[in-house]
Amino acid sequence: MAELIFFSGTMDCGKSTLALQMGHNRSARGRRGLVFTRDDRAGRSVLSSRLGLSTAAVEVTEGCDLYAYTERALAADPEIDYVICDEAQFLAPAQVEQLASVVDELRVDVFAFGITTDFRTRLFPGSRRLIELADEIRVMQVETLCWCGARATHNARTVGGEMVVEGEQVVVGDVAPDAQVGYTVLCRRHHRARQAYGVPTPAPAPAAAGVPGHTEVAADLSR
Ligand SMILES: Nc1ncnc2c1ncn2[C@@H]1O[C@H](COP(=O)(O)OP(=O)(O)O)[C@@H](O)[C@H]1O
Ligand SMILES: Cc1cn([C@H]2C[C@H](O)[C@@H](COP(=O)(O)O)O2)c(=O)[nH]c1=O
Repeated sequence: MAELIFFSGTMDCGKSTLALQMGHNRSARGRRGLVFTRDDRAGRSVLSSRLGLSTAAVEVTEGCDLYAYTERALAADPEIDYVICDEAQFLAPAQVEQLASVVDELRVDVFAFGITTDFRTRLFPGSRRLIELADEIRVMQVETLCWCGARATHNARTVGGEMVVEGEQVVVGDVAPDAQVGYTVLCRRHHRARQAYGVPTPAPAPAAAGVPGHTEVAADLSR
């Protein structure tokens, strides 16, 4: 049975990389699908990962009907059996409903990737609708870390290096503290404290003699 799955996590946790991998693994087995995105950092009509990979994608615009688009694509190529949608937080709620119709009426799997909350810790409307409608929500496995070492659960925006909690919900950008408008990921405690930067906890002391530490194990394996 086709499913609508929402893969979510903070910025920079590997969502686009996973989207590319899922597309690659399917197309390597001759399966055919559509790739949608909206406002990727790298530009229009591209789905890009910070690891350097990218693929062509259909740019979703404000009035784009994702159900009608998929239905037309299926008429031309009945083998299409999956849809990947990156930056799904930017979809309008109606477009998420169209993706649910793609699953239920066209029986095509939809894999949506996106952040849930904005720099103010508020849900994006598209993510809210995905949480409401998805068959499954998968929290990304690769953890991002706050500067303190705790798991990062929230996204923060910096303007001129200062953390802000007011402004437009959508400003396309990257995790870059030096950018005029940039982002960073934080644990809830430091998001609430508005501390985008701090002194990281020192790394644990080296392992006691006779107990191999990380570096020593790596050295052993290379012999
Ligand atoms: N130089 C690097 N070496 C290894 N991994 C990297 C490197 N640069 C980025 N990454 C990985 O890529 C992830 C970001 O991938 P990306 O798919 O662009 O994230 P997202 O779409 O969630 O914002 C980082 O969390 C990190 O795991
Ligand atoms: C928190 C937050 C993010 N954005 C933008 C910034 C990026 O362009 C994307 C997230 O991309 P990623 O692949 O997950 O890194 O969203 C925004 O517009 N508003 C925000 O509050």
